[in-house]
Amino acid sequence: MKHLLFLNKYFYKYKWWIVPGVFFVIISNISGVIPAQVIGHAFNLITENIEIYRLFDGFERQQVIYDIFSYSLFYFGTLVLILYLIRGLFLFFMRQTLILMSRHIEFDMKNEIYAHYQELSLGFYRRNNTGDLMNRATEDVNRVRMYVGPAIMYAINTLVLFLLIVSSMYSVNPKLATFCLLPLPVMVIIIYYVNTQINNKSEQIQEQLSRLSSFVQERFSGIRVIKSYVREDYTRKIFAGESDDYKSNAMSLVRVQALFYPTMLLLVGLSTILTVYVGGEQVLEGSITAGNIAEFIVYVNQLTFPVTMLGWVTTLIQRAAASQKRINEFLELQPDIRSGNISLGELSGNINFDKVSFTYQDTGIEALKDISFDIGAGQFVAIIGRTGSGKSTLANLIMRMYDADRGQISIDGEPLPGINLNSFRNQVGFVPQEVFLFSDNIRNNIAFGLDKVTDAEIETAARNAAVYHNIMDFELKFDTMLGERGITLSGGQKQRVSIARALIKEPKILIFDDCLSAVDTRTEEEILNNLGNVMKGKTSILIAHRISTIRKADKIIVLEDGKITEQGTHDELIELHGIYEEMFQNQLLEEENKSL
Ligand SMILES: Nc1ncnc2c1ncn2[C@@H]1O[C@H](COP(=O)(O)OP(=O)(O)OP(=O)(O)O)[C@@H](O)[C@H]1O
Repeated sequence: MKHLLFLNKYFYKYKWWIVPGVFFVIISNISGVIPAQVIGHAFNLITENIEIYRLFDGFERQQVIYDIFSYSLFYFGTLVLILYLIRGLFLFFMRQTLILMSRHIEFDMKNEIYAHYQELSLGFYRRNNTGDLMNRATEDVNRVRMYVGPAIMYAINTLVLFLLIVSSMYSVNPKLATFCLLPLPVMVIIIYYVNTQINNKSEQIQEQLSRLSSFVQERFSGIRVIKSYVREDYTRKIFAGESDDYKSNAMSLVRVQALFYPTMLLLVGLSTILTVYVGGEQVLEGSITAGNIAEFIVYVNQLTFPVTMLGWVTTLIQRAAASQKRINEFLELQPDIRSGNISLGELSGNINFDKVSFTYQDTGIEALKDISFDIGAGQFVAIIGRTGSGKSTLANLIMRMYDADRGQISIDGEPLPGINLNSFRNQVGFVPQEVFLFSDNIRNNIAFGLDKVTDAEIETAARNAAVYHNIMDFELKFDTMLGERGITLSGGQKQRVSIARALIKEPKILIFDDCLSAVDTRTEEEILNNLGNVMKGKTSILIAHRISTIRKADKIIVLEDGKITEQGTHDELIELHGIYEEMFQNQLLEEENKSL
């Protein structure tokens, strides 16, 4: 329950919603309790006046008594109506304050969680799956909202109503009040028990539902594979099996719910019978009037709903506490990567690795071992190596997606951890190996890294990335939508749009992480030529597999199993007769074989 203390800051922020809210609850309940007393009076009026009316049977005054009698009943009726209208009005205000407050808190929480998620580093996203992140920001927040809104509202409502009704009951007749309230504790226990059952079953159903939706989502994303392997029947059977489990659980929930309400009505009926029986005895003794019995019956009925709510409220609070615990787990996490304070201004583009080592925490794989190299401002440097040799890791360390475990990376002579992260990343153009394009149009995808961009700039970036003509072939040109709602680009086109996104920033350092792999050699040549112009005097780092891509580099770094084995120009490395030369010979052979 202590996890819910986190919400106190919000309650404090919205105190001016809570105070009037509680006031409205009190007023609405007072106007809900008084009608019971009015009904009691009206009942007494009927029983007493009927006697008098009969006494005047055959006299002219009987009509006058009838008129007074009907006028009084009309008066009581109008009073009850007005009181219920006031109750309705204040119930409206109550919801307008307390439930609205819960929506404000929900909004604030979602923003706080989203902003915090964005601050957390890449490692966090590797450790936790997206579904879990989304659940905590949506489903869990929703459960907490049910606590800050409905649960609190109904709890206050029940408490106020209970106090008002119980004090009214005891002020009329303590014995009758005690008998009337006798079934209540039983009712609370049953409600709590049944609610826990309902809650557990609902949780199971919810879990099954999310399993079912993930199943459907995954199968539809992979529909191509399913169709090509003719596995439609097989997947349909799995789906039917999962759906069947869901159906049986849902049905068992309906059974519990179906039993719940009749039981409640039985207990309310029991309370009413007790009221009439014990009340009747009291009337005979002369300690209460018949009107009081009517008043008590209204009270008992008024208490039923709030008491039923009590069980529900308890479940809501338990659920909210569990959800808030999950939310807090992430909110309490501190980002591994924190920005430094040094602002370098415009970068020159010198990069230095000094005995850098890096191990992935989750797998324990040492991806880089004691790496040292220098990249001078304005140099074109290539990194090559077998798959898994640590090339992407190296690029990620330059981008400061992770921090080195040992050694030091410096940019323009300043250790990277001390540098202001935003100003640094703003000057680096990074094209990751796994291209990611947003479900938006091509224009916005290219312009993503900048706040203001002109059409001319977008066009130039697209031309430099050699994707301009492809885009112009689409009917909607740069307005063509990508992603689920739009067209599907080919692998090579995606890579080039992603390159255009980096180039438009006019970066001082450009990093291409194997992002020309799906591009044919002629287009690759075109992009490299364009890069030569765009990146003149600026630092470019190109991670590649094909030696033809990097031959002209000022420096080539060869990585092998996380270590630098060779570095130098193409010619120097060929002279070494090492791994690089071996790779070069192999690739030449492949080319020759292809041309045969
Ligand atoms: N996020 C990660 N968590 C754990 N281990 C990782 C992670 N990313 C990479 N590795 C491991 O680190 C090593 C280096 O991977 P890296 O991606 O840097 O290689 P690479 O040279 O870029 O490979 P490729 O050419 O196939 O892209 C590999 O053994 C890989 O399994």
